[in-house]
Amino acid sequence: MNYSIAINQVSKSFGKKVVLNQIDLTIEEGQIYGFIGPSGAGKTTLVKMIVGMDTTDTGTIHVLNKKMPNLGLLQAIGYMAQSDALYSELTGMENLKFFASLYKLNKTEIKERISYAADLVHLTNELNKRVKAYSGGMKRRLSLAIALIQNPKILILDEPTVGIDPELRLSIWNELLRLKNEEGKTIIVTTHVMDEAERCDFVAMIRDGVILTRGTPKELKEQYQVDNFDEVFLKAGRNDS
Ligand SMILES: Nc1ncnc2c1ncn2[C@@H]1O[C@H](COP(=O)(O)OP(=O)(O)OP(=O)(O)O)[C@@H](O)[C@H]1O
Repeated sequence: MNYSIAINQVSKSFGKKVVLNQIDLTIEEGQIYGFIGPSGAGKTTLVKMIVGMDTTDTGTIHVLNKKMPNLGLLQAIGYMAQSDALYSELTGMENLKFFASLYKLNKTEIKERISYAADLVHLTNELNKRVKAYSGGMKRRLSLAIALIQNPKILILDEPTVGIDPELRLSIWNELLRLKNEEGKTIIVTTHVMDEAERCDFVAMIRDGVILTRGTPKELKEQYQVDNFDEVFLKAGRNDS
């Protein structure tokens, strides 16, 4: 079977600390996959290796059947990091234009993509301001717009909705669902927000560098005999202690 993302026996340590321990995970095209787990569990480390920003110690990661890291996949993967990587002296528009220029897009596409992405995150009227004058939430929104700029097949979003108000959070999620349903995008989201985890097709609960459990939100609620996801999270943590 062809997977969008195939993670095979991946381990990673920093110094003596084992941060990920023999992770196996496959993600099919057109799925939204949520990574949840406590702070320090290893989610960001895993995500960075999927994007190709970091390398595994052992094991392999394939994205679109190509072994990572692979520079040829830059256009195919949109990544929103946990900390914003923006040019603060430039305006929002200049940031979007700069990142769009890194990809194979013609002038018309650049214009259309900037307009789409800025509109999605409700920044259209703020694009002429310098980023240093943006609030934390506005910077997150600009980072999300940048992750979408090249119309990537795969979106990897590390806590995309932190600092974003509930109304915009809902519209961003509606758009993620539309991107999945209508455009077949594959999306990975790390989150601490349990109602976001419920919107994913599959969820992997990561703790201490291992996947404690995985499945659809419904399966996990049944497995732990609870009716909301906060309780899944708490019980999964407890059962293993
Ligand atoms: N470059 C690094 N050097 C040393 N240790 C690191 C490095 N990057 C991450 N770590 C450590 O690896 C562990 C996992 O970190 P990671 O950022 O992957 O967790 P996380 O699950 O994403 O947490 P959070 O939910 O807080 O973002 C932590 O103990 C962290 O301190």
